[in-house]
Amino acid sequence: MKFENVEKRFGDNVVLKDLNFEVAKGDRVTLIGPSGSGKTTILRLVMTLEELSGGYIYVDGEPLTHEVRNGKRVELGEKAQKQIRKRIGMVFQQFNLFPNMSVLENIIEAPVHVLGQSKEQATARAMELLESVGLPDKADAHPLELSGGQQQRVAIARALAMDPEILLLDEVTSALDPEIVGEVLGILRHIADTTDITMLIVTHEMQFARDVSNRVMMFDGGKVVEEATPEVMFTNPQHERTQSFLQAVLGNGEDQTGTR
Ligand SMILES: Nc1ncnc2c1ncn2[C@@H]1O[C@H](COP(=O)(O)OP(=O)(O)OP(=O)(O)O)[C@@H](O)[C@H]1O
Repeated sequence: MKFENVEKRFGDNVVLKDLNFEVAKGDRVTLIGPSGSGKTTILRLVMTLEELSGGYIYVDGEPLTHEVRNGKRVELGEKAQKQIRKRIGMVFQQFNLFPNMSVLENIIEAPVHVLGQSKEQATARAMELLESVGLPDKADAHPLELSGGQQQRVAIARALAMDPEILLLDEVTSALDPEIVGEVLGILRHIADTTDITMLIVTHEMQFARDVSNRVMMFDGGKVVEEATPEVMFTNPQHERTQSFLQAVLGNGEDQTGTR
């Protein structure tokens, strides 16, 4: 995945400007930075939930939404966009399950309607995934009958049911009670350990970032101000903005990085 001269504005508010970076297959990249620095916007752009104001995002060398031919902007056809989009999965802070569908229906919806799997095939895979997230007996439950942690585990299973090449994780534990954060992060760690899915992660859980990612990018003012391995970023950040951000996040006396 490649970001080339990416710009995103909301009205006069320039959130991302001239953003350039590449994410190799299998990379696990954590985005950190102060509130409002555009981390969620980056994930939403990749998911095509937001439109680019300028520049390009490429997935496997293919433009996500449009290309420029002979100096003119040409939108990708709907079919081509769908082809790319179905390779990307996202898990949101607020779960975003369909409340009127059962857990099983939530998981098989896209495999059946987007990938064209048979209901039997999709159901068999969904049951495997429910097993792997520790919820084999909840297939017929409705999301609102489940705890937040259980709903988030269903959301993870739903994303995996599409066999995504890229998984976007947006503050997936922020809406959860502290005692169940660990179980959800444990499942994501397992996915990171056992698959080669490329991950873009926005999280305040620095220990999780340290365990799972191989790269950490610090955003500020719409740009990447520093990039490093988690070991370096959390122990020896170079940029003054990174230092003050990490001090604010980690300066509560608790060691979230496992470095002290
Ligand atoms: N739909 C929208 N309409 C207008 N402004 C928006 C919209 N979405 C995001 N913004 C603005 O874009 C900026 C970046 O927001 P974004 O949510 O990407 O930041 P963030 O780094 O993820 O912050 P946080 O850590 O608080 O989630 C903010 O100034 C926000 O107000």
